[in-house]
Amino acid sequence: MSHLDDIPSTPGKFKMEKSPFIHGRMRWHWQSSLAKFCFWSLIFTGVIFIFFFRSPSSNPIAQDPSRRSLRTYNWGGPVWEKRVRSSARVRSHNGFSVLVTGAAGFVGTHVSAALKKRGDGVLGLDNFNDYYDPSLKRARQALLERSGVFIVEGDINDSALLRKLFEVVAFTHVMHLAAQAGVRYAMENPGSYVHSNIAGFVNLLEVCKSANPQPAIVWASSSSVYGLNSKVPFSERDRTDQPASLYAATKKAGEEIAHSYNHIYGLSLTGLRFFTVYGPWGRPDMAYFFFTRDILKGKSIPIFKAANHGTVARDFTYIDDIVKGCLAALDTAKKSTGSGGKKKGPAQLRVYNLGNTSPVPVTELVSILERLLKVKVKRNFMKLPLNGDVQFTHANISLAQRELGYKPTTDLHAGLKKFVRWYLGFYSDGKKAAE
Ligand SMILES: O=C(O)[C@H]1O[C@H](OP(=O)(O)OP(=O)(O)OC[C@H]2O[C@@H](n3ccc(=O)[nH]c3=O)[C@H](O)[C@@H]2O)[C@H](O)[C@@H](O)[C@@H]1O
Repeated sequence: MSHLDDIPSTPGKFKMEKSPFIHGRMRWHWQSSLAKFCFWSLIFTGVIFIFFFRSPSSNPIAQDPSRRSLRTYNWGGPVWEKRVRSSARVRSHNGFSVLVTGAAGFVGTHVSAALKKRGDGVLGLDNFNDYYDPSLKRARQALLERSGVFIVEGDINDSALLRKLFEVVAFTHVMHLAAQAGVRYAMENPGSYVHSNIAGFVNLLEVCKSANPQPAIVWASSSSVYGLNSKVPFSERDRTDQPASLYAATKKAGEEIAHSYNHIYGLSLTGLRFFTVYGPWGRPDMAYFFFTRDILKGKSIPIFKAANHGTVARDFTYIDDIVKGCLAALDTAKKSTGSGGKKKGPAQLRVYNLGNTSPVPVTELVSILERLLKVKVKRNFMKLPLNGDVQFTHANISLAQRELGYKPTTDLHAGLKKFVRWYLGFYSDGKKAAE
């Protein structure tokens, strides 16, 4: 009940009127004050309403995108709890119960679907922010819903929500994929990287360390942590103390934060350094995705070239290979050793490269798309901007091969073929168009 419900609609009906102690004149004065109070309360409430809900430009959360996930979400109640429980219910012998953060994201959707398919219980969590077209996230959500995965709408910074989820379900694992992604956007909106990749991660770890039992956590780091490292291929033993972007710095910070929570609380933690993941249901902010959109629109394609005409290349890794790596990391994760916020013994702490181990120049990426889309591309070569991009990535995957049995099998041509088929199907009906 709102506090407005306590105020009678007609001041004359107010009980105090019957009091023998109130003189008529005083009563009139009191009633008129009450009427004024009601009047100004209504005006005030109206102004507040317009300020916060009707005018996007004056809403501080809408104005500051780093805080957009602080909007309130509806969660809780018996029906909601039932959906949470049912989605997280394990349906196979010795299956896991996994909380997947960022489940409406690109990698999150694929990993959730794969876990569900093999009988694990999966509960998604996502804040559905508008970093890129939220309707694509909604479409992924609909896809997961059809396979029985419920995505709770909420933010990893919401401790009350996270605690509630752990109260309802004793998750054995957390697959933490919620993050502010994208290398170049960090110069536009640095706060969103700190909010999601640092504050949000710490908040999640705080709840995990206090949970009983503590889950094992596998989470998404990034190839960008290698930054200015020039030793190739990048090995987990190489230095990662020269990030070239704030995005990379927040992912590197995540790795250090993981170390401290492992050390203090006995949380089992595995960081996966993804190398430029691509494929169907991908992210529209990534080059292969918006190149496809723009080639089809006949726009020219900006291709970055390094100084001295050096090649810019990426170790593009297909989503299905990444999913296999994620599942293998969950399968080989040892249990956390702490309970109730106290460490009981040393716990597992791992970091793996998940790449394709065959870098491809961006010029070649464009040529493959040109052939697949059958559209002549207008190329616009430009200098690699100083916005966090590195010239080259190349994963050494021998550690993941040895310990996770990770073995990528899809080359860029085969993977892009699948992506283009999906893209043309998804955006074919004329109603949806990639923005
Ligand atoms: O693997 C990683 O660590 C990172 O991979 C990608 O980052 P990036 O490799 O920069 O992927 P894209 O933004 O898709 O760029 C791919 C390549 O295209 C180039 N590019 C990008 C944009 C453009 O307009 N022109 C252009 O030539 C970039 O320099 C880069 O070499 C993701 O966006 C990050 O979230 C992720 O962490």
